[in-house]
Amino acid sequence: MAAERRVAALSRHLTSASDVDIVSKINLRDFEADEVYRFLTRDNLELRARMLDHLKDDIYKADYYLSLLDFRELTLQRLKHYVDQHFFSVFDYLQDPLRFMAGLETLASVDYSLCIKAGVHFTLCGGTIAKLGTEKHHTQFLPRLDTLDLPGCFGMTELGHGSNVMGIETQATYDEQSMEFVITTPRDTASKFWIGGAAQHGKVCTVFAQLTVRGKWEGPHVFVVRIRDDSGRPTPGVRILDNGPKAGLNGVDNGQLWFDHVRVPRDALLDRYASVAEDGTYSSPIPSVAQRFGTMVGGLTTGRMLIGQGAIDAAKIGVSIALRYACARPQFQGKRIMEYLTHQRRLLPALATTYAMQLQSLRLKALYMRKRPEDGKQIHVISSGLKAGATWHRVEILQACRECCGGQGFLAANKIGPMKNDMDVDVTFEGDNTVMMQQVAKALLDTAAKQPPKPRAPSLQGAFLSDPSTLTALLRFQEDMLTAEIGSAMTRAGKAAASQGKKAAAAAATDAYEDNLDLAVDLGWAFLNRESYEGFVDEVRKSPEDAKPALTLLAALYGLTRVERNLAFFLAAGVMDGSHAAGVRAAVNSACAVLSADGGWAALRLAESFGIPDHCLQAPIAFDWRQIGSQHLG
Ligand SMILES: Cc1cc2nc3c(=O)[nH]c(=O)nc-3n(C[C@H](O)[C@H](O)[C@H](O)COP(=O)(O)OP(=O)(O)OC[C@H]3O[C@@H](n4cnc5c(N)ncnc54)[C@H](O)[C@@H]3O)c2cc1C
Repeated sequence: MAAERRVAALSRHLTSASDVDIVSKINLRDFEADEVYRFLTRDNLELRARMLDHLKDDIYKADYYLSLLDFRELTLQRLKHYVDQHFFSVFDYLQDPLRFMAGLETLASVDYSLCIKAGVHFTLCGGTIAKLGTEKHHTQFLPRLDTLDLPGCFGMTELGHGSNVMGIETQATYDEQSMEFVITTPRDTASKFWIGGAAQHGKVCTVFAQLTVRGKWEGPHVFVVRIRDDSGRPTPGVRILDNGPKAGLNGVDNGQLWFDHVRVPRDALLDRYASVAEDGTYSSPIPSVAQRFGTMVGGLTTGRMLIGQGAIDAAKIGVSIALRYACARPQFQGKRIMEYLTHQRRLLPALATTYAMQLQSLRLKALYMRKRPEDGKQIHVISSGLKAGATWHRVEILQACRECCGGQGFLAANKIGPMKNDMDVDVTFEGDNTVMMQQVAKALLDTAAKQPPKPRAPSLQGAFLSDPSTLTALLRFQEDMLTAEIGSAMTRAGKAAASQGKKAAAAAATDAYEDNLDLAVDLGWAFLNRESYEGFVDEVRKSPEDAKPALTLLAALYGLTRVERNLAFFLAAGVMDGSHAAGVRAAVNSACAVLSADGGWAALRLAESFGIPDHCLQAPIAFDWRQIGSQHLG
C-alpha cells in the first residue's frame, strides 16, 4: 500500500531512536460523523439545525451576476427574511450569548456579506447598546433593532484613526443650557470611515467621540445618534458618503459620516460606565481615562469571537469542498489527486488546524460563559490571539483549497474563490491582526514582569516527536523564550534609563518593546500554538471513543506542523538538530499518509463531521465534478 511504502521509506531516512515514527502505528477505527459533530458543536443543536434548514430558502442561493446595488439590496432582503424567523434576539447578547452567537455564526455558511451586515447591526450596534447602555437605552432602541425597524451602524473608525481608537477626533461637548451633547467632526480625518450600513440602510449609529464636560476632557465615550430619519433621509447636520465598491464583501454598504454640530439628548450617552448629570457633573466608577476606555471596548469581545468563528467555519467549508474534489478527481494514470503527497500536505494540516481552532473557540466560549471577573484578562488574551490566528489560518487554508481545486477553485460557483475575497478583510476589522497579536504579547509580558518565565529546553534524547508531552514542551519553550527575550530587553532598557526618573524608564522600556515588535507578533503566535495544541490534546481525551484514534492523529499532525513551521527557531535555539527536523517531516508525512489512505475515508469523515449541509456547501465540485456544466449554469 502507498501509505505503508511511504512510511517505510521515511523511516529509513531517520537517524536516531527518538525519530521512531509512532504516528503511523495509530489504527484508525470507523466512527460516526454525527457523534463528532456533537463533539464539535456543543450548544443550540436543535436551533442550529432549524436555522440551517431555513437557509435552504431560495433567497439565500448564491447569485454571482448581481450589480453592486442589487447585491446590497438582496443582502438587506435576506437579513429581513432571516430576522422575521425570530431565531434569536438582540436581547440574547446579554441573556443568552451562545444563542446569540449561534444565530449569527450560521449565516456565514451561506454568505459572508449577510453575516457581516447582521453582525454590524446586532453585535456591534445592538451589543454596544446592550452592554454599554442602561435600561432606558435598552427599552428605547433594542426592540426596534430586533425587528430591523431601526437598522444599526457602529461608528468607531475614522479616516485618520483605525487601530488607534483612543486617538479619535470626533468631539462630543455637553451643553448645560440645553442639556444636550453636541457631536462634531472637526476635520476630515475625524470623519467616521468604513461604517457598515451607513451608505444606504443605517438609521442609528453608536458613535465613539471624545467627551468634554465643563471644559474638561473625559476621553472617548459612546453615543446613540440617529443618522437617518424613519423615512431614510439623513438627519440634520449628518453628511453621508458611500465608500463605493470594495475588493469583496460588496453586499455591505460601508460609508463615511460627518457630524456638523449634531445635537443629541443627554440620554444619548451610553452610561453604564460613566454619566453626565443635568448640571454637567461627570461621574464614573473608573477614574482613569485609559482604564475606562479599556473597560468599555473590552466588553465588546463577542464581535471578535464571531469573526474568529466565521473564519473557522469558512475553513471547514473550504477544506470539505477541496477534500471531496481531491478524493474524486483523477489525474495521470487514473490516480486521485488526493494520493499526491503535495495535496495531502496542503489539505490535511489545514483539516487539523481547522479542528484545533474550532476546539479552541469552544474552550473560549466555555470560559466566557463562566462569567467570572477573574477570567477577564484570559478571555481578552485568548480572544485576541484566536481572532488573529484563526483569520490568518483561514487566509492560508482557503488559498490552499483554491489551488488544490485547480481551475475549478477559481470558478465562483465552487464557492472558495468568492469566500476568499469576501473574507479577506477579517484579518483587519474587529482588531487588525498584527495589533491583536501584540495584545496577547503585552499581556504575557505584563505577567512576566511580575513573574519572569524560566524557559526549559526540552531534551529530545529518546523522545517521540509526535508525543503530546514532547510537542507541548517544545511549544511552551518557544513561548517562554520569546517572553524572556522581549521582557529582558525591556527590563535592561528600563534599568539603563532609571536614573532619569520613572517616566524615562517606562519610555525606554516601551522603545525596547517597539524594537522587538517582530518578536512580539511571534510571541502571540507561540502562545496560540501552545494553547490550542494543549487544548486539542485535552479535548481528544473527552472525545467519542471510536473517533479517538483519528482525532489523536489529527492533534499530532497539528502539533507537528506548528513545530515544523518554527523549525528555524528550534534549530537556532539548539533544542533540535537536522535529524530531529527530518523526524518532524517524516512524522507529518506519515500522518498525512494514514489520514488519506483507502480513498481518504478518514479525512472525508472528519470533514463530514463539520456537519455542513449540502445546500451550504453549494459548490458543484463537492458533489459530482463531471456534472459541472449542467449544474452551475442551471
Ligand atoms: C470592509 C470593512 C468594514 C468595516 N466596518 C467597520 C464598521 O462598521 N465600523 C467601524 O468603526 N469600523 C469598521 N471598519 C474599520 C476597521 O475596524 C479598521 O479598518 C481597522 O481597525 C484597521 O484600521 P485602519 O484601516 O485605519 O488601519 P491602520 O490601523 O492604519 O493599520 C494599517 C496597517 O498598519 C499596521 N499597524 C497599525 N498600528 C500598528 C502598531 N501599533 N504596530 C504595528 N503595526 C501597526 C496594521 O497592522 C496595518 O497593517 C471596517 C473596515 C473594513 C475594511
